[in-house]
Amino acid sequence: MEFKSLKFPKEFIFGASTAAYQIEGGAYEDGKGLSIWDTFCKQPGRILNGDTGDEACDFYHRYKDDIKIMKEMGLDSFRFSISWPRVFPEGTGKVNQKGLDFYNSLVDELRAASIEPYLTLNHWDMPQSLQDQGGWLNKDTAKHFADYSRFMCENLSDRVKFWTTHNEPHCVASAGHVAGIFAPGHKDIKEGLQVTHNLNLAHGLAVQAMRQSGSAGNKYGIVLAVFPYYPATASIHDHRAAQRWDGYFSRCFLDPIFKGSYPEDMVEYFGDKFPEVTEQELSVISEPIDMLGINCYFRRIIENDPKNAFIGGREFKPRDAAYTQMDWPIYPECLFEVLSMLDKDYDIPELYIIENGAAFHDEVSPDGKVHDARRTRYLHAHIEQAKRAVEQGINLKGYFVWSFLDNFEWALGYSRRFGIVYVDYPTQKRIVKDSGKWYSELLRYNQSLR
Ligand SMILES: OC[C@@H]1[C@@H](O)[C@H](O)[C@@H](O)c2nc(CNc3ccccc3)cn21
Repeated sequence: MEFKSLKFPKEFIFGASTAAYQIEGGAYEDGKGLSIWDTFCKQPGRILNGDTGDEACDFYHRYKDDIKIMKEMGLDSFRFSISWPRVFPEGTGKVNQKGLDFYNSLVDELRAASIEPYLTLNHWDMPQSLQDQGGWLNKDTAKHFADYSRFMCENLSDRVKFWTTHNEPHCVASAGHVAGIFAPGHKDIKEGLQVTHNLNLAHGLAVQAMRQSGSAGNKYGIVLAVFPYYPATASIHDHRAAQRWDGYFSRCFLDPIFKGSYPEDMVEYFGDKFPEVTEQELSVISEPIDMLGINCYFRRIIENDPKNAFIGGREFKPRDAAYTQMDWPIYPECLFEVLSMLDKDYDIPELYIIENGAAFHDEVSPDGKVHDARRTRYLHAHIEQAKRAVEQGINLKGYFVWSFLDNFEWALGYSRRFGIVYVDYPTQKRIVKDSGKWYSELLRYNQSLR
């Protein structure tokens, strides 16, 4: 496929993203402690088909072969997360040396393959033992997270330069503590808002801790899901609903981190459910960061819905749009619009698209290949929007596709495939999909211009 319209600056990096609980497996192996997702998956009815991350893609054992695929594909960078309980089985205290050995080896193998590691410290799999002490509702957990982050930085930052604290903290707070569809499965608005604040605090404490101990030149940041929010109609009620969704899901993280204060409209809207916040805590949360990772897959069209007790709205699904298997509307301009908003409204040194991709029903054809043309079209259209942002002078430094491998899709188990590499779970065989081959050609084209 012609790539001239997808020519990027030579320092622009292309990667692929994953997360520990979704790919590693080895959930009970080599001294790893329980995570809240290990526990959650065992609760009947929580996960479609009763799926768990017990084995997942068996990346814990197969990472060397997977890195060979990454190298053949030409990835510049690989984003992964650390399973906190694999290194600290109790969340604090005694280190599981085999857990640390795994991540040291993973990083060594990536660097040997000239692939830049891009690390996330919390992609939702909190140690169960800390959950037993209140989890993110307990502010002590923020301190434990900072200690864990410092430790990982001390051990890996000679080879890992990109460090992000949380992946999508809003998901932990809202899906995990308000909607109850993610671990730990709580349903309490006030709790969800307190967790929102405590996650922001944990982020700031971790950045401060890593900055004290990490190598010079490290870049610290966070990964947030940021979408364009549209009102379903011109009605003021839908406009206000869309503003509330943007207010909570985006600005209750962006504003304290980059502006040192929570959005006033959100503090007002949530009233006495909003947590107590001190100036000292806001000072910690707004510890300057070097980069912001963005997860953006689609735009969210919101209509007013007073029955939604949390945020007073619901997603509207226009009939004239095309949808992925997640029932997410396909709207490639979402990347350009989000990047433009961030560039206009915030002072962010560097931006990375850390997750963008699509789930479609994939199957292995009789020729043994996976002809996922829809995913290739999705990636092409969205990467074009990333290019558009770069051409506008927005400081976008990289694009990572979600995901490198088909993997465990949280409450939907293995029913959704996002990978550019197909995983046949019964055999753990990998098949590079047509979209993976296309992505590789794109990377090779850009590398040839460097
Ligand atoms: O669902 C695909 C991925 C998921 O596997 C990753 O672990 C997670 O980081 C992730 N975030 C999004 C986008 N976030 C989102 C938030 C609210 C509603 C819908 C999507 C998609 N994904």
